[in-house]
This record gives sequence, C-alpha cells and structure tokens, in this order.
Amino acid sequence: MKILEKASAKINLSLDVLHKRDDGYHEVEMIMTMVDLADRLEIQEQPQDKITLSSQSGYIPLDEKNLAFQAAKLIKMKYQVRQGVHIHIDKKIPIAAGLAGGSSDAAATLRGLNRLWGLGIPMEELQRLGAILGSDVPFCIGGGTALATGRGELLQAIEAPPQCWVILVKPPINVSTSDIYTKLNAKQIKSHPATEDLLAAIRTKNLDKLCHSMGNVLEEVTLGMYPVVRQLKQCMENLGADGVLMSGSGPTVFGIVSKEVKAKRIYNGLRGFCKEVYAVRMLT
Ligand SMILES: C[C@@](CO)(OP(=O)(O)O)[C@H](O)COP(=O)(O)OP(=O)(O)OC[C@H]1O[C@@H](n2ccc(N)nc2=O)[C@H](O)[C@@H]1O
Ligand SMILES: Nc1ncnc2c1ncn2[C@@H]1O[C@H](COP(=O)(O)OP(=O)(O)O)[C@@H](O)[C@H]1O
Repeated sequence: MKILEKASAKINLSLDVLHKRDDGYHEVEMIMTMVDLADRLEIQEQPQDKITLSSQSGYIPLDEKNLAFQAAKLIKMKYQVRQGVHIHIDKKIPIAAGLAGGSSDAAATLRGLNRLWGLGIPMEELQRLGAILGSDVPFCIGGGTALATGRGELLQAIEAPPQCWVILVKPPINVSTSDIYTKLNAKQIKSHPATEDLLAAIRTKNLDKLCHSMGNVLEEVTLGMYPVVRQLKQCMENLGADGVLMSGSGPTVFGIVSKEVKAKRIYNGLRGFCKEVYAVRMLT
C-alpha cells in the first residue's frame, strides 16, 4: 500500500519571546499559519524491516539526520511496529529557511504511518510524539492557524486569516535556528509584536490591521547577522507589499497582499534579485 501526504510550509505572522527558560529553550508566543507551498511524501511498505528514504533534492540528508526518518523511527519504536517503510520526499520547501520544511516532513510522516499501519493514534498523542522531534512539529501535524506558546508546542487553534497572497523570498544563505536563539538576548528585546492586535485582526478578518500588527523579535538578530535579509525586506516594501516580515528564524522574508495582480508584480520584481521566490495563497 502507498500513502500520500502533503507537508505544507508554515509562516510566523508573529513571533514573540517572553524569556529564556532553565532548559535552554525560549518561552514563545507565536501566531502560525500554513501557506500553499508543500513537499509531497510517498510512504510505502517494504518487505525488509528498515526505514529508507529517497528524494529528488540533493540537499537533504537521507539517513538518521532526516526528520522524516526520525519520525518513522520514533513511531515504530513507540508502537512496536516490525514492518519496514520507504519514504520518498518530493522536496519543494526551501531548506533551513524558517518555513519548517523538515518539521512538516516529520509531521506528514507521523500522520502517514498512523494511517499506513492503522495505529489509530489520536491527533493530541501524535502531537505529543511530534514535540519530541522539534518545537514546530506539533503545529505542522494539525496545520491550520494557531497561537503557539511554551516552546511552540502548546497550541490553541484560531480562525484562519482573511484570504490573501503571500510572496516568499529566500536569499541564498542557510540560517541555523539554534544560532539565532543563542544570539538573542531575551532581556533586551527592543520591541515586542502586538499579538493581541494581530489576534483581533484575524478574528475580524481585517487584512490591513493584520499587516500592521505583525512582528518577529528574531528579526533583530538575523537582520544584524545577514544584511541581505534587511535588503530583501526593504525591496518587498518598495515593491508595494502591504505587510512584510521575516518568517521564524529566517532567512525567508514574506510579503502579504490581497490582489493577485500585485502579487505577480512583486514576484516578478523580486525574481531580478533572487532565485528562490514564490507567490502562493495563504491556506485558509
Ligand atoms: C524559530 C521557529 C519559529 O516557528 O521556526 P524556524 O525558524 O526553525 O522555522 C521555531 O521556534 C523553531 O522550531 P524547531 O525548528 O522545531 O526547533 P527545535 O528543533 O525545537 O529547536 C532548535 C533549537 O532552537 C532553539 N529553540 C527552539 C525553540 C524555542 N522555543 N526556543 C529555543 O531556544 C533551541 O536552541 C533548539 O536547540
Ligand atoms: N526532511 C527534511 N527537510 C529539510 N531539512 C531537513 C529535513 N530533515 C532534516 N533536515 C535538516 O534540518 C535543518 C533545518 O531544515 P528545515 O526544517 O528546512 O529548517 P527551518 O525549520 O528553518 O525551515 C537542515 O539543516 C536540514 O539539513
């Protein structure tokens, strides 16, 4: 049997850090949502009791380092499954981009293997398993739009934002999430995002207010280290995006617009600067 799973990219409409915890993680408050840019996973039984991976992308590990491999290993171990599986990842989400590509592949693997092996694991339990693999994995399991707290694994589902276009641009650099969090001084954050205003904007489907309430405290660190990210933000603003923000720890910058024609204009404008540009719908 072959199972197909879609692993969508996420963006952070807001990312606030409240403090650094004793376990080394940061206590966050984030509003996350999915966009229509996705990897596709084919999950298939194989006769031998082992986990194997393949991908058309030459840029992701195909061994234990891959988060999809780790997800398969975890679920096999927890539920004592003695069957093998082959996972093919059709990679479309840029890597180490702040778009949770690896986390979403891990989430899709957990969902897919739950189906393939008929394990009947409820969503909340899958999310608890996901949290072992990474802070973003629980959100990627359920998708939708959520307010995430704790280290990102505590989720409260909220309404979808109003319909809009999202233009994503990723400069040709890879950013390590761990590096960015290490360099952040949680006690000296200059400006915190207006999370309450953003929640209200989403609730009332007010796209203009949404665009003006977005914020990400990790920008301070990433923009300081990589000036190209600041330049791309400026460029996206100059091209007329209604709201512009860096996603997660970066380096992807996204712009929000309501009209397709404007999305296309910004997309074309950015293609002159960067190879990795996407114009996609927000998944509502
Ligand atoms: C920043 C965010 C925002 O959505 O996304 P990305 O930029 O990675 O997409 C996430 O919090 C990333 O989640 P994820 O990529 O799953 O991170 P994890 O594997 O759990 O952690 C990677 C490293 O980041 C740091 N980390 C992560 C989450 C958190 N709340 N506090 C932290 O300090 C820790 O140093 C950890 O070792
Ligand atoms: N399935 C996967 N897809 C992408 N990257 C992966 C995957 N598994 C492991 N990784 C590794 O995880 C790191 C972060 O990748 P990714 O999840 O794309 O970052 P981000 O969460 O910042 O978008 C990369 O160094 C990459 O090598």
